[in-house]
Amino acid sequence: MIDIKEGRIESLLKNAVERAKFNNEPQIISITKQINNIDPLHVFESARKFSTNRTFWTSTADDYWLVGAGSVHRITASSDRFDKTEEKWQEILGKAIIHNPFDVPGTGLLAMGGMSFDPKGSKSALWKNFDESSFIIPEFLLTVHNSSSYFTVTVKVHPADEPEKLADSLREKEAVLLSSPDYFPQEVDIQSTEEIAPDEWKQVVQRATEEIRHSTTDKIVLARELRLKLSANVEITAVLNNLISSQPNSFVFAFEREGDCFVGATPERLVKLEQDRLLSTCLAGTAPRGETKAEDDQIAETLLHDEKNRSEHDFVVKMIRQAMEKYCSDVNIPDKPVIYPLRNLQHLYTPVSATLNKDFSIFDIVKELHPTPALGGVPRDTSLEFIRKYENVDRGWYGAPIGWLDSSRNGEFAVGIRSGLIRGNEVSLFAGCGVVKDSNPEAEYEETKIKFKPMMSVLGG
Ligand SMILES: C=C(O[C@H]1C=CC=C(C(=O)O)[C@@H]1O)C(=O)O
Ligand SMILES: [Mg+2]
Repeated sequence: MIDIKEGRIESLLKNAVERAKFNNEPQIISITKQINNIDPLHVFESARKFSTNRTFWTSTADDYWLVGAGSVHRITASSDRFDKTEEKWQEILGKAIIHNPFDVPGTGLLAMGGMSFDPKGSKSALWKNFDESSFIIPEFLLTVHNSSSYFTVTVKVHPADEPEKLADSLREKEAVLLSSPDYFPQEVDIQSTEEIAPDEWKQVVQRATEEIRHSTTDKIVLARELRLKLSANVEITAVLNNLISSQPNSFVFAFEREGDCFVGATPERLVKLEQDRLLSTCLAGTAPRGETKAEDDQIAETLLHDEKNRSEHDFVVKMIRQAMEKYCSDVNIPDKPVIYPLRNLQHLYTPVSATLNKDFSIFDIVKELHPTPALGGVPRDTSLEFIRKYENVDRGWYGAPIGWLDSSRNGEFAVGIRSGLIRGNEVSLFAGCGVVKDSNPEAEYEETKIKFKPMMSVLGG
């Protein structure tokens, strides 16, 4: 263990307590150190002993991992959620003591969380633990970047706290987290599967195509739900482990709220910010993978030139380009998409890079982009109206921005698709598809069926 100097934590905590006394209010302090490498999944599993609000985040194409456990502070908001969250985050940053000698994205004081797809959408009890917007500052944070591991402890100290006692209790929890769990969970079996109203859903797709032909709406993304019951409570760590090994080019994530967990492997980056360097992704238009290399190449070639899929994709590119031009300089977007291969399907993909202007934050971009036409439609307002009126799914956090941000203008948000909500032994999976004027309900139904596969297969289906 590469520890920080003996007594150093106590002295940092002591300073924080002094400041809490002086201001007569709680003081947030975060302390980061480098540690020996440890399996992030082990940390996530160990965190179960004291936290029902864990976060897991990795990009399977990069060596980048975040695990958050416990909650020092939760930033929630409903109306005006992007601006309010940004405002509250800035207020916290302005007052916090951050002891972080490392210039590594995702170390130090961090907020991780997400939001719902549409605060005005239909609500059921399903997502009751997931606020319209909810970001947690974790008590303990593991960051793995380029094969180095960092550990951040964040505490809210109060004027009456005793630094030595605090340090002891933090060390105890740290020991629990950083020791490997005695048992690594295994997947359980699916007992029953229930597709929610597939025939009605196809009728809604049909209705959407008619709406598109007869109005100024060009694209509407429609989602449906699949409910599973398992033989025992789902082991989140096992699900994550399977997603990591089976889903290349994806963000594997888990956002837990009071034990309920939103889990998935999404290929869709919304925005990545490293100081001013911004990346985004246009991902829409879908085909299955082939059985052989030749068949796969043939399907890819057809997808690249397929008019219906290209129109689904081009709506996304157009909208993201407009958004980037508003907030960024050096916007770079290729003219034509390429193929983005996943295990079960392939997408049309156009990468976006830009430089974010100094006056704007990652939340400005998230606010501008969400929902892109890959999840909402074109125009945004009329497509959302259609979804609210006809879709009949409580999307919750499905299809919405999920991610993290740190205190040094770094952060990343993905769109929460290829995902499901796990509540004990019950799972709700969600999948959607972009409906355009020449969509065929049966084909869209089949497309959503493939989109359920990544989650189905890791749940034992
Ligand atoms: C809405 C989903 O996918 C979107 C992202 C990529 C391709 C899509 C499509 O081709 O329809 C969708 O727009 C989903 O997976 O639930
Ligand atoms: Mg599609």
